[in-house]
Amino acid sequence: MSNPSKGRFITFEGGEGVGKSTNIHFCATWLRDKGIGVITTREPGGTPVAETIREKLLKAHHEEPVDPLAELLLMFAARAQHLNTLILPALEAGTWVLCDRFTDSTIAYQGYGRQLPMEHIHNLKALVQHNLEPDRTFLLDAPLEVGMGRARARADSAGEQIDRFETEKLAFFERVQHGFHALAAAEERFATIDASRPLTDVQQDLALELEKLL
Ligand SMILES: Nc1ncnc2c1ncn2[C@@H]1O[C@H](COP(=O)(O)OP(=O)(O)OP(=O)(O)O)[C@@H](O)[C@H]1O
Ligand SMILES: Cc1cn([C@H]2C[C@H](O)[C@@H](COP(=O)(O)O)O2)c(=O)[nH]c1=O
Repeated sequence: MSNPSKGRFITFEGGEGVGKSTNIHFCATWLRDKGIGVITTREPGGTPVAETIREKLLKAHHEEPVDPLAELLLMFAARAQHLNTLILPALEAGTWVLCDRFTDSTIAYQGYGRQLPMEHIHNLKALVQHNLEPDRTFLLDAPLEVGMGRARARADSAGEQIDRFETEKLAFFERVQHGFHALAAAEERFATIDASRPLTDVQQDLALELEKLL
């Protein structure tokens, strides 16, 4: 299951509130203006069934803590559904897929953050993805306090509650961020973008990166 087609698979990664959703919309518009067929999607989620798994994963369960292994398995259950019913058919049809988080988030959050064995994650990754990898991954990188501050301000202005992951302690997010940095250093498909700058600067860099993929 390597990326079989003309459609490009681009993922957006990073911690909470760094600007993934905002910049996926920017990139989709930029590509559509060039006449390219694009869908935007997210993980966990992206299809009706996978979105029901997302709801369970993000909701705070005060009555019963979520077991970390169950969390990992649910991430990959949602991913199998998403990949097989939305991502792969779109790529096979030549559509570009822009995805808000993918397996790098599992490595960062469940591997580095929760400290689950990497071997489990790599086995599940092989089972679900075979050898499919994103063509390009944009790591939007900002100091934790910048991302968290933006996420909190967004939740306040929308009158939303923070989700179960956002209630984790600082040490958890430090491990997650370290995980993203380690992945970006190890894999050539990553482009790291300094997301602490004004949006216009971030988007100028993204446009330059997209240009290289045309
Ligand atoms: N470079 C930037 N400068 C200032 N504000 C920004 C920047 N990028 C995004 N924002 C704002 O920060 C908030 C969080 O952005 P966004 O929702 O895109 O982040 P996200 O990474 O998708 O967040 P999450 O992981 O929590 O879903 C939004 O209110 C957005 O408008
Ligand atoms: C794909 C994926 C996601 N997560 C976590 C990371 C975030 O806290 C939430 C998703 O919400 P957001 O709106 O994208 O911030 O889920 C994870 O722990 N593992 C994963 O594989």
